Amino acid sequence: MTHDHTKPPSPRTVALDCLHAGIDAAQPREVVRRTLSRDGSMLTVAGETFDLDDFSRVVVLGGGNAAGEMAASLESVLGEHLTHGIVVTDTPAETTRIKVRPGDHPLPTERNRDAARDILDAARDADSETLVLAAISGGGSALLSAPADGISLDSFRTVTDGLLRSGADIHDINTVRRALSSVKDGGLARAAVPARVVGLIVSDVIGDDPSVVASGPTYAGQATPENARAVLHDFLDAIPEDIETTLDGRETTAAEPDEADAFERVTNHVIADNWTALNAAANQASEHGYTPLVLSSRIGGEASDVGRTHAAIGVECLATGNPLDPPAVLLSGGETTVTVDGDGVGGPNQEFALAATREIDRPGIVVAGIDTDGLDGSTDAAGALVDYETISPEQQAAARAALRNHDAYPFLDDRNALIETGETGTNVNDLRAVVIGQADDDRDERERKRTSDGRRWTS
Ligand SMILES: O=C(O)[C@H](O)CO
Repeated sequence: MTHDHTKPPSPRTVALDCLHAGIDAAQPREVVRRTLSRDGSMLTVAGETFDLDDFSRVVVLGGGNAAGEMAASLESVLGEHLTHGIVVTDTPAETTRIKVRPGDHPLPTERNRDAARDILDAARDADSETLVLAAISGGGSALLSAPADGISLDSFRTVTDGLLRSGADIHDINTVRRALSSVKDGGLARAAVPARVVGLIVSDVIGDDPSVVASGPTYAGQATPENARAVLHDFLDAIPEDIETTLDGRETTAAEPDEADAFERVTNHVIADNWTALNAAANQASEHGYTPLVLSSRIGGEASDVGRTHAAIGVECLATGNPLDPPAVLLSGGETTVTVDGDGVGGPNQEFALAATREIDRPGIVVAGIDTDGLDGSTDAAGALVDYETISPEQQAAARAALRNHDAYPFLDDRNALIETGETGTNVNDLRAVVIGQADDDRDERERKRTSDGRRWTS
């Protein structure tokens, strides 16, 4: 990125640079480089140290959007100590010893299921002298799909699709997925026992709960049929019979006492999360001469509400200098949802941006949001970037209709407002930037007065 340093870059440039900096910092190669190192046979993993000579085999298993790139990076760190591995991902990567199996996202497919079964078989093959490094990332719930005995892939897919469209958040969705799968809820680690298992987690969930990221393949015992049933009844009109029957027939899938002992040889490390992207974006903003403020990494809720709120805070900054004097960049992360009805095309970050246009009542503000995996909703766009120019006053009614019909993609595409990154090979949740350019000297006098008793207004 080269810029003319005589004047600060435009809000548009700053927004895009911040978002790209966030994605770059969360790239698995970067993350593995920062958190894993090897000196001879001594491997350090996020503070834990292993002598690889103590193990007869070192195996990499896992799944998720970032699992391919994680596998490639682990291969180069482990060198000749690596025995073999299998991961499943929708973002292929070049590897030599680890098989990277192609899979689909966000819905489970036959090839996902077949890869998950092979990964479970490889885990069962491990013994007490095996070190299993589990590469786990967002997207893993769909990619590592091994429905539990008695549940068909079709039913698992139907329920996943229904929940994804229902507005349920990822904690609720994965409460169901954990209870219906033999690889989730610690299933991968359980299969590898008595091996030493180290979960390396790139988190795309708010709060980084390891039982929620990819539904916790290496994190034991959070699933209960009661909780799963409650979510299904809350969000779906109909539940496939084989799923009802399987849940009814189960007491609980939580770890048995002897399993709890086995999990003593399992540790989990979150090696990247939403803050990885937020911090990099904030640094990028500072480098451009804009003051950064991270609002929160935990913002969820309906995407269009979040879009309007973010834009309103940006307008406040420009109008009154609160909570920050421009030039400034407000950043946030987390994961918004869309309660879909109809068959429009779009995604949460596109709805976030489109709804923001309703509040942007003046030039100088850019609002942008992306899913860091590069695929927002079920579209090929990462998200969208909007400003005052994106929608003319005459187009407001059409914009409202696009929002109402959850059809943001074509509307934003027609206005060149989509951000396209392609699949990024990582996933640390959503990243949003509200960029507020330098305030004009002729800022509205009435608004100055309105804030004249505020603590931040000094002119
Ligand atoms: O795969 C999943 O479950 C989601 O991406 C959250 O990690």
